[in-house]
Amino acid sequence: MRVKFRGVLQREALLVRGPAGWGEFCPFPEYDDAESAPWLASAIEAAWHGFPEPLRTSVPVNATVPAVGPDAVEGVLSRFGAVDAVKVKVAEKGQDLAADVARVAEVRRLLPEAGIKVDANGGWDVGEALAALDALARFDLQYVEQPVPDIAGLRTVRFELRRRGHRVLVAADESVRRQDDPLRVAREDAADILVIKAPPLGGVRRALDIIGRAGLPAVISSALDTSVGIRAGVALAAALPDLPYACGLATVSLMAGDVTDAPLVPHLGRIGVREVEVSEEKLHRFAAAPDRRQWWLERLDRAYALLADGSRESRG
Ligand SMILES: O=C(O)CCC(=O)C1=CC=C[C@@H](O)[C@@H]1C(=O)O
Ligand SMILES: [Mg+2]
Repeated sequence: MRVKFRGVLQREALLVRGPAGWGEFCPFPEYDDAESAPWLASAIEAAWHGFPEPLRTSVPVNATVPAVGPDAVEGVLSRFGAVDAVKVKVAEKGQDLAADVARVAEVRRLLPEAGIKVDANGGWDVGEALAALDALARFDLQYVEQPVPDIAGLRTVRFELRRRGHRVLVAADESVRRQDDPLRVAREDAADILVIKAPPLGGVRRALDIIGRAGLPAVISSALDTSVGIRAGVALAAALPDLPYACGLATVSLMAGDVTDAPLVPHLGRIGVREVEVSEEKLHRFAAAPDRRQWWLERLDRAYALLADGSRESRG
């Protein structure tokens, strides 16, 4: 990474090659095997089955601003080129509301017309979320992503924001992708928008099915993957009948390296739907140390065993 994101400066991924192309298996290192298994299903879909037919040739994307100080905002934004939507990280551990307000204010100053959303990654409680959204209201936010960690809290924040007359919508991210039941948020009326990442939901087709059943607008976002994984997110966004918001798929711009000579980065706020050519030279240059490679291969084996058990069970 060029700057810290999710508290990390280094991202690891395992790439697999199959008859349909490359797939990416990149659950975050702290995820256990059960949580990692759908990420492998997503990699297998990409590499063995390919993607459903796209309904558009490119998808709109937002710039993503990590929890940096206001002085660093312009530099971060410059890596995304011209965009008309920005997602700003807020509620970072060890920072206060004043830091969030200063960061969002700087984005608004630089891009007076942009659609701005904030992502708290569940870092607030209900009272903190409402206080923060009162303070951020003057920046005319589109939506707040995962203001609080739990579904009941999301619902309370959503209803209270409306009662206070705020226009900002509530989006659920972790409450969809880290829940046993990704449809609970929709059933409980706890969000206006779903933020959807293909890998934790088991791939593009499964994500399309969940979005269809949820009946809420979806924003497709990255898992901080290389261009190979981003390709799956682009395929998902391109296959959705409705795509009302810019997607969080421009995160390769936050990275110092990639596995292709032609990264899936935005041009004029959009990423084109196209295949990703993996560079052997880059694979070699960014190859993990032997002990990390072994750790990932063992993780792959365990995730695969869980998927195989699951499909044996569902066949009865
Ligand atoms: O949505 C975006 O603009 C970029 C992607 C992004 O923010 C994330 C990617 C991967 C892990 C997450 O912590 C984070 C998110 O919470 O949405
Ligand atoms: Mg999020």
